[in-house]
Amino acid sequence: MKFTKMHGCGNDYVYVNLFEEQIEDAPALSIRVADRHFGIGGDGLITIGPSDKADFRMRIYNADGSEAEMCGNGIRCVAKYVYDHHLTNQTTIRIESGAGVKTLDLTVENGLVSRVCVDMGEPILEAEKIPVVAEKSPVIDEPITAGERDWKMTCVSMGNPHAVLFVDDVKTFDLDTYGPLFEHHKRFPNRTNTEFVAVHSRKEVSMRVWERGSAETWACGTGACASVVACILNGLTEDEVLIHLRGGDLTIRWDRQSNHVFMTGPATEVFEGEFPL
Ligand SMILES: N[C@@H](CCC[C@H](N)C(=O)O)C(=O)O
Repeated sequence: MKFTKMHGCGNDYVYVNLFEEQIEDAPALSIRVADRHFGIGGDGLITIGPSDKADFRMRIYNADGSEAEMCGNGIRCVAKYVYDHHLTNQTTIRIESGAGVKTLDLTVENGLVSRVCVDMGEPILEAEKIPVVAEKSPVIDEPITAGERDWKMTCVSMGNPHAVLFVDDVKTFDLDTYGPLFEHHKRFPNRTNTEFVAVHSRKEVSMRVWERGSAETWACGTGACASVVACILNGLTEDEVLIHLRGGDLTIRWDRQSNHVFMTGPATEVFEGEFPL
């Protein structure tokens, strides 16, 4: 099977072009290819194929084989893949995901895509749609206990579930201890992605993420969007924020007129190869 290894801010996936390749069991394949010792190495698997609703369709599988609805860093890489590999010559494209059809604007430099702006759509704040078990909806600055510690969380779905917690310092934060406790907390029936965010100013924050199904990743696009929405809902930042992730920076803007969140950032191809099925 031919594959392409790509990343957005260090959030790396194995990409397979379903116009050329066939996959029988994508969840099992994701577990195999994601393995950083015995596989290709990555945070999971993303397939690129035809769509009857948009120009292309992507599907995202986490490192544990679970299928997610959406991947913000992944969708930018899919856009780069289809343009750079001549599956389209359009610089505005529409990609179907499990969270609906997204529109993407591509920046092309020297014939290759360097940056992508994605219209990520409207954030979902209703507790039961995220889903999160809560007494009040929306869930903004609501108490939760995890690891014998009391926290305040804000919950947002960008098509996939996110819990956002504010911390003083992301670098020293004990993500390996607390990340799994939130992912498997009984208040998240579909598990959750969890973002730990430090606010530096009204325009700049840092975030580390524990992803559902993939543990710590170096960036999460949907998580960055959810984090900025949470910052704004808590009155901590303006509507456009530069967010520093472990593997790079994203600019997130919540356009309050349309209620859509826009994510802008890089997409990078690392190498191509063949993997025995
Ligand atoms: N890294 C992604 C999100 C991937 C899916 C997530 N782990 C989930 O299960 O919802 C991103 O960039 O958004």
